[in-house]
Amino acid sequence: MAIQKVMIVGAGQMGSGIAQVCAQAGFDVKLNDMQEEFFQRGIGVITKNLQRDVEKGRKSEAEKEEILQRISMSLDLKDATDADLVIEAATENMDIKQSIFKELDRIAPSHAILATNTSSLPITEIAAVTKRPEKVIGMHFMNPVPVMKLVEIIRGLATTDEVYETVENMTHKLSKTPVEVNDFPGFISNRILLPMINEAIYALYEGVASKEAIDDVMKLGMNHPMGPLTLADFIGLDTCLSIMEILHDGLGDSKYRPCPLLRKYVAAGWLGRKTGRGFYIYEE
Ligand SMILES: CC(=O)CC(=O)SCCNC(=O)CCNC(=O)[C@H](O)C(C)(C)COP(=O)(O)OP(=O)(O)OC[C@H]1O[C@@H](n2cnc3c(N)ncnc32)[C@H](O)[C@@H]1OP(=O)(O)O
Ligand SMILES: NC(=O)C1=CN([C@@H]2O[C@H](COP(=O)(O)OP(=O)(O)OC[C@H]3O[C@@H](n4cnc5c(N)ncnc54)[C@H](OP(=O)(O)O)[C@@H]3O)[C@@H](O)[C@H]2O)C=CC1
Repeated sequence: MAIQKVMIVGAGQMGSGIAQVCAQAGFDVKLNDMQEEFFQRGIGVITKNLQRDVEKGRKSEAEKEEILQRISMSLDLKDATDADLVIEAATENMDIKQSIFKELDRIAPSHAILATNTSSLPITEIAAVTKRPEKVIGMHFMNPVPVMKLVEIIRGLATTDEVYETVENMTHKLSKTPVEVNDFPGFISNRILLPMINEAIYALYEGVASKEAIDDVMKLGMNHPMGPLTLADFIGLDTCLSIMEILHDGLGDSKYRPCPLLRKYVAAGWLGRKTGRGFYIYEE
């Protein structure tokens, strides 16, 4: 199936990055969020990224404008009536995602593929609220989307080979590398990454070392580009907590219990970079 029109639901850090790479690859993109200010925030980040490319001589001013022209605003899921592919990147919460998928299933044309960028929620459970579970799939991009090469592609129980292959081809067109993974909580990426981050938070909680020392050990000792606490702030502490809860509930092993300090930070609204404060303080 040829994909031309793509709709992205959620204009946060992931949705805006996905919209950018789709528009760069020549697709028509509708970027949906609930209010205009969220769309404007997303398009602002995309514009800043493209401007950096222009300044570094990687794109011309005309190319930047062409890419921006391909992205239009949507404030209503009804705009999915002509989509070939919808990629949902709204908040990591099953109720929110299921209600979006129910609505999209009613609105999107019958040939449309409904993909989710969920970090950890079961694809099969999201697919189950639609009448087209064979066309529902996980398309898990990494943050920051314009930079990171991987897209984890997750089949739900009913996903067909044809849908898998269409999404795999699309991923290549976005200049990304697809890796196929089965539908288990956290898939591969977050089943391995998040327990490491959670353990780093426990080390801080237990006073084993300062946050800077924990990050330095992993950066200088293991060559990680960011220390785990910096990375947690970058991902978003709300998202980190949701993923740990899904691993804990879904796999039923106490080794996945979220650190109480992570819960406390999220309860305080210290969600990391996106709110200006997490383990570290950020000034824009
Ligand atoms: C939670 C989930 O479900 C899954 C996930 O996504 S987990 C998170 C996965 N991501 C990671 O682990 C990221 C780890 N961090 C890194 O790889 C690096 O720190 C980084 C790529 C983010 C930044 O790299 P850096 O070398 O420290 O900084 P910097 O030199 O400023 O940036 C490198 C390049 O990335 C670009 N870049 C950095 N941040 C960017 C952003 N937020 N958006 C777009 N581009 C960005 C820069 O423009 C720069 O590009 P050029 O070299 O082509 O000019
Ligand atoms: N952060 C990361 O590193 C990664 C995250 N992901 C996944 O991507 C998804 C998005 O995460 P991220 O971009 O970080 O989160 P953000 O909080 O940055 O963005 C989520 C966006 O979705 C919007 N939203 C919420 N509900 C709806 C709705 N019903 N319809 C349309 N938009 C809605 C939010 O609006 P509002 O602000 O009003 O709530 C917000 O703008 C999550 O599933 C997450 O697990 C995947 C890979 C990496």
